[in-house]
Amino acid sequence: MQFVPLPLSGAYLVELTRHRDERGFFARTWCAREFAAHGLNPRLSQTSVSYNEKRGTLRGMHYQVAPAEEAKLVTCIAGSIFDVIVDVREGSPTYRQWTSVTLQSSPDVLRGLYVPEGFAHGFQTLEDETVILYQISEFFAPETARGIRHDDPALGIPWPVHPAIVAPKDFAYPLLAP
Ligand SMILES: Cc1cn([C@H]2C[C@H](O)[C@@H](COP(=O)(O)OP(=O)(O)O[C@H]3O[C@@H](C)C(=O)[C@@H](O)[C@H]3O)O2)c(=O)[nH]c1=O
Repeated sequence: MQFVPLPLSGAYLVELTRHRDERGFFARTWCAREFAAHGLNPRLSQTSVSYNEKRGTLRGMHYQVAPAEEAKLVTCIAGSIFDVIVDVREGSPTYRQWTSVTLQSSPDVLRGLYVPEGFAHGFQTLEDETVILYQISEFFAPETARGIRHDDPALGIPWPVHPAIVAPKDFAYPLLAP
């Protein structure tokens, strides 16, 4: 695994090492020891998957607050996504800043986005039949789940596919406080 720091402190692109042979490849998608050695949260409480039928599907922007703040590794295991995190830690020097990466599943590239605690996360699919794997430090806690609007004009995130397919509940979130 290679840990490539992103512009927002604590966030990483995790390049998964592919062991190739004539059958294809094998790659470790989580390693508590390597995470701890690089200062990432090594706790793994749950693994979840989301299947997205259509290109343009947009989920987010979601995060969890204390006492169930979560860190997670987001990996695209089929298709591809435009993946975004926003720093929602009030008082952080990068509060309200966002960054994006493209995640994809191909024989040549396999990488994950490490989303630290205190960051909202969302993505838009760039292809039909896109599958996302989450490896999450905390258990799901609906009472501490929060969200912000993916289309907050103050953030101005350039979602690439129009129109986006968005669940009504994701339109109900507030704008991020100034
Ligand atoms: C997130 C989550 C949902 N659920 C349930 C609740 C609900 O009935 C159903 C669908 O949940 P949601 O609509 O919240 O799913 P979704 O909108 O895909 O939520 C996900 O969005 C992306 C952007 C993330 O970063 C994830 O951490 C997660 O928040 O699954 C769980 O059982 N465990 C979980 O960890």
